[in-house]
This record gives sequence, C-alpha cells and structure tokens, in this order.
Amino acid sequence: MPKKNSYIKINPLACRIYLKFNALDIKAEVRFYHWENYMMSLKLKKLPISFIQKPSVNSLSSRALSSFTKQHSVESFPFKYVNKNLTLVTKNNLIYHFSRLSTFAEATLEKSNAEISKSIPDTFSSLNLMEPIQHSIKKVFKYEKMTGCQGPVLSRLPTSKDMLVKAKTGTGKTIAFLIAALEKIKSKDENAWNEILAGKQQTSIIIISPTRELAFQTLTETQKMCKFLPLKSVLICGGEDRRQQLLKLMRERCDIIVATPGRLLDFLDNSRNISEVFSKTKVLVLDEADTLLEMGFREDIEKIVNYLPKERETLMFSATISKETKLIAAQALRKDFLHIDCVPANDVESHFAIRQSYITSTFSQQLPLILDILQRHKESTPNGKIIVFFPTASMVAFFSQVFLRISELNIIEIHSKLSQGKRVRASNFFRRSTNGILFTTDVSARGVDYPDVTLVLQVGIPSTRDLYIHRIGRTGRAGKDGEAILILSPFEKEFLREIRNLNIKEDVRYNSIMASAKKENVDKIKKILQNAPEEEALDCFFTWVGHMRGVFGKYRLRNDNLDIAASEFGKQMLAIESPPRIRVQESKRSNYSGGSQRRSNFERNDMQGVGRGLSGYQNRYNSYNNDSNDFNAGNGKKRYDYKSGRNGGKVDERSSYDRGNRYDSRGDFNGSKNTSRGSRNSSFERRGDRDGARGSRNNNISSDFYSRGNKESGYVKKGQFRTYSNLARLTINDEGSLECFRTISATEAKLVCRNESEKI
Ligand SMILES: Nc1ncnc2c1ncn2[C@@H]1O[C@H](COP(=O)(O)OP(=O)(O)OP(=O)(O)O)[C@@H](O)[C@H]1O
Repeated sequence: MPKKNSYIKINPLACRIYLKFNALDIKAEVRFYHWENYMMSLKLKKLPISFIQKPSVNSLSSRALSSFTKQHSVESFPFKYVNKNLTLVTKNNLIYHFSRLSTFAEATLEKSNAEISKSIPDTFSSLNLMEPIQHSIKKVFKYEKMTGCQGPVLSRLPTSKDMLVKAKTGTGKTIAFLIAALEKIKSKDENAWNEILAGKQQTSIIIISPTRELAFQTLTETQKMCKFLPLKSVLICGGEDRRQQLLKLMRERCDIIVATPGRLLDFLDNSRNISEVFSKTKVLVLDEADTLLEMGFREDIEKIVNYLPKERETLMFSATISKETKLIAAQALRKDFLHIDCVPANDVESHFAIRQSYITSTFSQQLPLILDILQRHKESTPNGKIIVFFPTASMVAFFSQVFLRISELNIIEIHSKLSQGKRVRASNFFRRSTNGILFTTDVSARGVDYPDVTLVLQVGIPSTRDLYIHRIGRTGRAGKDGEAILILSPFEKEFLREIRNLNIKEDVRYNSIMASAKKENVDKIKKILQNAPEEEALDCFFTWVGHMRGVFGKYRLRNDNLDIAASEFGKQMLAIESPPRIRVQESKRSNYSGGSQRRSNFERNDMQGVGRGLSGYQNRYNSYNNDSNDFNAGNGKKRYDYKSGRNGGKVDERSSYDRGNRYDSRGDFNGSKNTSRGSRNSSFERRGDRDGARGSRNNNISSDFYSRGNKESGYVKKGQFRTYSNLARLTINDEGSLECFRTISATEAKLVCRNESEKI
C-alpha cells in the first residue's frame, strides 16, 4: 500500500481508457488507467486499495467493466472494442456508441442515430418553452423546425446541469444557447425570474464570444430573442469607448451581457464595485469555446470564471472540441455536466452539405487559377457569395488590390489592418450583398454568419485542421449547400493528411486552366504585380514566411523546403525579383522533431537578406525588431527575427477579438509597440509548442493548471497525461487518496524513482 508522500511512476503512454458516462440517462463514471508497473483507479478513495496491483490489461478491463455493469444494468457485455470504438447495449436496449477513444480521450457518448431521431422532437412548438420565446421563434426568427443541434440541447430542458455541446458549423448553436440560458433561469427559480423581469436583479446571463464581430452578431440575435421579454442586452468589447461601457454597466439595466474576454476581464480586474454587477450571474455561456482557447484566452477565461458566482450554470458550445476545451470544461463546468455531441459517431466534423475539394498548383499558377475559379463561380451561380481566405492580413490587403485591378469583380476586404469601423462597414456590406466576394483572413473564419455564401476558397495551408473546418463552415449553413476549394502549393500538400477523413477530393475541373493558364490573365496579373509597391510585396512576403514557419513545423513539412518555397512564392506570386533568403540552420533543422525547446530554436532561425531584396528594408525591419525586442546580432551581420511576420496569420485572427484597452493596438502585427502583445503571443506559441511537441516548459504550465484542478475537484484529470517526455508525480495520503499532482523533470523523476520506489 502506498505510504504517505510516496510517489508512483507513471508512464503516461500506457494510460489507455477514460470513460465518462455523464450524458443521457447513465450517470456513472468508470475511470481506469493502467501503466507500466502499477495500476490504480484515480478515484482511489472509493476503491479498495488492493486495486493497485499488476494485472494484465484484460483482467483490469473485465474487473472495472463488470463492476460498472453490476451497478448500471448493462446487459450486453463485454464491450466491443474494435478500432477504438466501443458499443454498449443496456437492459432496455439502448445502444450507446463511444467513439474516438485514444490514449487520453474521453469517450463521447452517443445514443444510436435511431434512438436520437426517435426520442428528440423536431419542432420548437413541441417543446415546453416559455411563451415570449415561442413568440420570437415564430414571429421574429420565423423558424419552425429545430436544427440538428437545437433538438438535442433543447429537448433536455429543463435541466440544472451544465452543458458541453459540440455541433457542426452553421447548425444554429446561437439560438440553442440563448433559449437554453433563458429557460434555465426561469425553471430554476420562478421568483428570481420574476425579479429579473421586473429589473430588480442585475446581469443574469454572460455570453463570451471570441471576436468582436461574433459578439456583435450574438448581441443582435439576443435582442431578437428577447423581443417579447423586458430584458436588456449590452455589448462589452474593445474598440469601443471603455468609460461609456463601464458607466452603462454600472448605471443602466443590463440583464444579458455579450462580451469579448479581454474587455470583460479588464472591467473585472480594474473597476471598483463592478463585481456587484456580476454577483447575480446565473448562466455563463462560452461560445466558440475552442476558438477562445486557441486564441490564447485560456487564462482570461479561468480568471473570469473565478470572478463569477459558483452557483451559476455554464454552457460551452463549439464546433470542434479539443483536448484543451475539455480541460477548461473540467474547470468551468460542474462535474456532472452533460456532454452533448451532435456529431454522430463515425461522422465527419465538417458539414455534409459542403462539397470539398483541393487543387495543387504551383505559385505561378495560383493567381490566374483564383481568378478563373471566381469568374466561373460567378457565371454558374450569379447570386452566390464567395469568401476567399488568405493566411495573413498583408496578403489580403495586397491581393484585394491586385484583383480589383485585374477584374470587374466586386471585392470586399476584411482583416485586422483595417480600423474597427471599416471592418464593421465591410462586414455589413458583405452580409447584405447578394453576390459579393470577400477577401479575408481568419478574422472571418469562425462563428461569423454571412447568409448565402456559396463558395469558400482557401489559398494556402490553414494554421490548423480546426481552422480549416471553421473556414469551410462559412458556407453550407442553415441547411443550404455550399462548396469549399483549397488551393495548395506542392510544398503544402502534406496538410492533406490532416484532413484526409473529411471527405475532401481532388478537383480536376481546373487542370486545363493550370496547364494553359489564360494568357491574357497571366500577362495582366504579371503587369499589375510588377507595378505594385515593392514595400507592400515584401510585407506580404514576410508575413507569409511567418505563417509558413508555424505550419511547416506543425505539419512536419520539410524545413529545408521553406527557403525554396519562400523564394518561389516571392518570385511567382509577388513578382519580387530576388526574394530575401530564409536561413535554416543545419543543426537546428536536424533537431527539429524533438521537444518544444528544440522547436523554438528552430523557429528562432533567422531570415537573412541577400541580394537586393532586404537591404533597402533593413531600417524598417530593424525597427520591427526593436518593437518586439527580438533584434539579434550575429556573425558580424545584422540578423533578424521576423517575429511580427512570423505571427502574421495568427495575430490577425487574434486581433479581431478585443482584449480590452490593454490590447487595443495589437491588431497590427507589423511592429506593434504593445508589450502585452509580446507576452500574449508567447503564450500562444506555448500552446503551439504543446500541440507540436511536448517539452518541459509546457509541463510546468500544465502542471500548474492540473494541480489546481485537482485540488478543487478532488480528482486528477486525464489531461495530466499529456506530458510525454516527463514523468508525473502523485502524492498519496494516508487514506490512499491522491493529494497532489504535478509533472516533474526527467532528472527529478529519476531521483524520485530511485529514492522512493521501495515505498510503493
Ligand atoms: N431552427 C432554425 N431554422 C432555420 N435556420 C436557423 C435555425 N436556427 C438557426 N438558423 C440559422 O442558421 C444560421 C447559422 O446559425 P448560427 O450562426 O447560430 O450557427 P453556428 O452553429 O453558431 O455556426 P458556427 O459554428 O459557424 O458559429 C443562421 O443564419 C441562423 O439564422
């Protein structure tokens, strides 16, 4: 039996299964892990200590599973465990599928499709919703049927449980969480609800959105939903007058706050008496939860959650649910939360209504190809709208100008280099237009609802697989069809492996254009490119290289290709005669596949100007580097870390959400003087590191979080096993319960193992 403060060596890779039966009518949990030498349930308190033994995998499985079946009327046994999918049949013949079981994965619980369609009503009128909501649905929204995510969520009302909902893009999550939040408050306490209606209680719902655009869109939907309720909704986000917003919060009625995390936290941190406004919060909604985390808002969310009353209910909605989302869910949601996965087992995350294809084309062919795709689509779908995604804001700005000059096309641009006012105007214009073409970055990738987009064209590799899914989700919305085309250069083809299970096919329709790209178009494009300001072309070049540095690492593309790719990109797509060279150091390159430290070394590789390309721009980039404190000198030459460029694509996405006043100037990735940006970026990069390769720095961050989670919730979360390279350290108290958990360095672990192994 483990003694006080003894340590157990864990090989995280051997941790196999984590099942959580917390949805529908099964409310039990089975948690078991096994590792190299020892095996224990992490709910040690409840299980006999003899559970710590050294059985084979099978004996553990049957043991844990049979105890589960005894307690929970599972008839058919054992589970089928084939290809990481489990099927479970209960006594009353309910079939549950568990999909995507992986080393750390939480099984997602699904009723069989037949069960879902049998038991879930499909119209709003068949639900017992309050009258004013039924009224808005019918009169304002004019909806009758519920979408695939609204049914499963709303049919569970009334419930006091928190919810984690995963549903495909464009399936009406906004309406789902608005109704759920309002109904939850009413059903929980009728008196409190009456007080809220009478304006006697402050803020009852907080909705957090990752971007200003999305927050604004959600506010509009909220106001429509509350048309027949005396509730007032308020928008709290950056880019607007902070003082005005604060006064509004303090003095006026605000029942529902739609906020971006930065400004909200700014108020909570820095404004006296504001906590009073939030003290009665009943429901917290985290919309686009994955996006919030991916954009580096994890800390902000944790802090906001800590400011809010503990007895609140929380709803998390997202089109994709990453491991990190589950960790935040473990912190923000109560233990018995409902995990509602509206993406059936074995289904793909992208929407089936979207036809997806990819085209591989050299950089020299890409601009004529884009032009041809746009023109053909306009001809075949005159009333269709198109969104073209580029990786960075500079590219959007540059290529919008190029395309405006070569064609009659109606091009609108949205990216972080535009002022907030211009962005809002462009966004409204595109929303209302019947056949516009939007050139944009990832600021428009998630959550933004532009009706009737018929084609999404992506130029180049997206930063993540999830982003690919979100981008294509701008079409095929609300039950309509859509098309998505991805254009990749031969250097970027590896990305296809990331999305191979998303029903994407090679598009051969454009092969002929690529073979004989329309001569007049090619010449026109060439001429316009040659006349474009060189400074802008170089801006594009550097931001593109920055973006590519990130994805080359992530998708294990060959680093030495980056230099060649950059050179071709610069020459062929930007008409830069002699593009600056990208220097990738030999030793670092060969080390790349290692941990985060090595990766960051790789990412610090410098870019050296050779030939005419860079020399004229030294001063300018010198000043960029001074801004981000990344100026280096080496080998007698000036060396530059184009950090600002490197973050081009990501920063652009991040800048669209606000971080309150503190970060208002972060939008411009070129030489932002805002120091907070540097630190935020670094946390963003840490996340990237963790995704790519686990290293000591990550472990420290994670361990912080996990140990906190552990103390609060009383059990260790599975996320702790994310650390590959280091060992985990558990402290076990007299009763055999886990007391604390933290990851330790390999050296420390060896010491601990040596000293403590006899105690176990
Ligand atoms: N029940 C319904 N019937 C018809 N249309 C609906 C219904 N519910 C929502 N919609 C429409 O579907 C579109 C997408 O809704 P919404 O933006 O909420 O989707 P989403 O799931 O949040 O998408 P994303 O993941 O991209 O943010 C909107 O135009 C909305 O008006």
